[in-house]
Amino acid sequence: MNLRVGQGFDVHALVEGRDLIIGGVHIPHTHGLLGHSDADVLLHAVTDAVLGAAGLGDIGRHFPDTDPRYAGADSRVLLRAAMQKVVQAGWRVVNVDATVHAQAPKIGPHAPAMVANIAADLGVQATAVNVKAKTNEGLGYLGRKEGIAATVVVLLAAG
Ligand SMILES: Nc1ccn([C@@H]2O[C@H](COP(=O)(O)O)[C@@H](O)[C@H]2O)c(=O)n1
Ligand SMILES: C[C@@]1(CO)OP(=O)(O)OP(=O)(O)OC[C@H]1O
Repeated sequence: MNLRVGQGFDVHALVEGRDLIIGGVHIPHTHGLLGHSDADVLLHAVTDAVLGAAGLGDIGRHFPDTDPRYAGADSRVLLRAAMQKVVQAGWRVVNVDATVHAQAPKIGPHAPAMVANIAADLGVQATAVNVKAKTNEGLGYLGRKEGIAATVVVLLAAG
């Protein structure tokens, strides 16, 4: 079988006055993520992972943060557009495994909704997607709650 692995990483700053949207889920919180788009750190990492596995570059190449069309963009729309390019290139998703690196808030209760969103946008069953979370044990910029990061691996198969 023709297989390709991809990995994605993203980080956004936590600031007051922004909504917190992770994996397409609006999470009630004191702070939200800062970005040109809706700053959905998890979906950006998933987008980079699928684009990377297909050899199609990265999210910034396809959706530049200098383009006003993407100001405030729904990252689910960007992920679906990226996935269309991946499918056109002849690939389908086998599975996705993701980690959200957040000191707070708790991600676990929202993980099933994130899984459902990502699976729908990638065109796979929910069983093909896994979302985990870790604190940063209070260490560094993540531990100080200055930002939230996400890391993702994806496996693609031909056709
Ligand atoms: N933002 C987070 C962080 C962690 N979790 C859950 O807690 C478990 C323990 O995390 P540690 O960083 O202390 O190892 C982790 O396995 C997650 O289940 C979470 O839901 N949200
Ligand atoms: C999504 C895009 C485009 O609006 O902007 P941001 O929300 O700033 O996100 P980032 O992960 O920094 O880079 C990708 C950008 O091109």
